[in-house]
Amino acid sequence: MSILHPIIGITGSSGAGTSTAVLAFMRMFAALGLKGALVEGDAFHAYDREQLRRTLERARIRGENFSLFSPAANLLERLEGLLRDYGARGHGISRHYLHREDEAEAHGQSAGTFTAWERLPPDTDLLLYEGLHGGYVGDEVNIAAHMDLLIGVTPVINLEWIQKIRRDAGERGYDPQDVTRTILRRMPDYVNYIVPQFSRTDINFQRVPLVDTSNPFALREIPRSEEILVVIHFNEHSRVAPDFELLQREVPGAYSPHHRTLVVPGPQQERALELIFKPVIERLIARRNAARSA
Ligand SMILES: Nc1ncnc2c1ncn2[C@@H]1O[C@H](COP(=O)(O)OP(=O)(O)OP(=O)(O)O)[C@@H](O)[C@H]1O
Ligand SMILES: O=C(CO)[C@H](O)[C@H](O)COP(=O)(O)O
Repeated sequence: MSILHPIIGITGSSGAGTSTAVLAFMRMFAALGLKGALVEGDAFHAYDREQLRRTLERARIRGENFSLFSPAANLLERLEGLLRDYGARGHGISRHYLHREDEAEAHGQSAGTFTAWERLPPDTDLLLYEGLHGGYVGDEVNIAAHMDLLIGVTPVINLEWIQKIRRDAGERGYDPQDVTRTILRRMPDYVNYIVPQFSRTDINFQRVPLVDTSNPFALREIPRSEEILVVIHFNEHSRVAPDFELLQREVPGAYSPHHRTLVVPGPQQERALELIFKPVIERLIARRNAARSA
């Protein structure tokens, strides 16, 4: 945690929608005149796509379970070092993982490889982390401890799988059967390492479809936002104190079925995000400004 250089984390599984949530945060930063440094969790995978393929094959032969959800498959100490550096001095070193052919081509590289490590842009107001391990806590590493605000993006799992299969097949060149096998292989690590993070977040966003998704492996279309409700839950230790009255007044169709939970219709998700997070971001920046001028 850092008063001078605040850090916001968005954590969620593969295909959950963390990259999509980043876009909403970037729009909020722009509206508030703030410059954010984006750090992608995928940059801290320990293996590129080819190395991972070979590592998975070795694990299969040995009868071991292995996946990118595991802390062992990621450079989490290096990620923690970056968060520590940013919190102390407002800079740090990261890179990008090039998932798609078009983004890889733009770098003159192959898809499934990393760019070189490089410094984050200078003079940013805050850091936004997006990835698999924003709320991870282990014996050696504590990523969650560096977050001034931690958000979980966790659609109900059928929807998450539909999103992942569609995205991986549509944008990353995978066969849907292979994506299904990846989902199955990752399941123990999903339960052990991804799910516990949602108890450490300040707020979780859980999109719930209102249409039939009972066989996500046969469905290829993501339900439309009109066919979705968003369950926004403030964990007991949340650093964000929600004003449920204001939210219900300002967000059409919002209601509160539980004293820590707000439900909003899918099309109102961004409106709810703005009402909840803009004041939080403003407070982080006001606190930073006060510390700077003290
Ligand atoms: N709120 C949303 N409404 C509609 N579609 C969404 C939403 N969030 C995510 N999706 C869709 O789900 C797919 C996966 O989303 P996204 O790329 O944001 O996931 P991710 O969590 O960043 O995954 P990864 O970490 O594997 O890159 C995308 O096709 C995206 O368009
Ligand atoms: O877990 C993931 C994202 O968080 C991806 O599956 C991981 O980054 C590997 O990507 P690709 O399949 O494009 O090589």
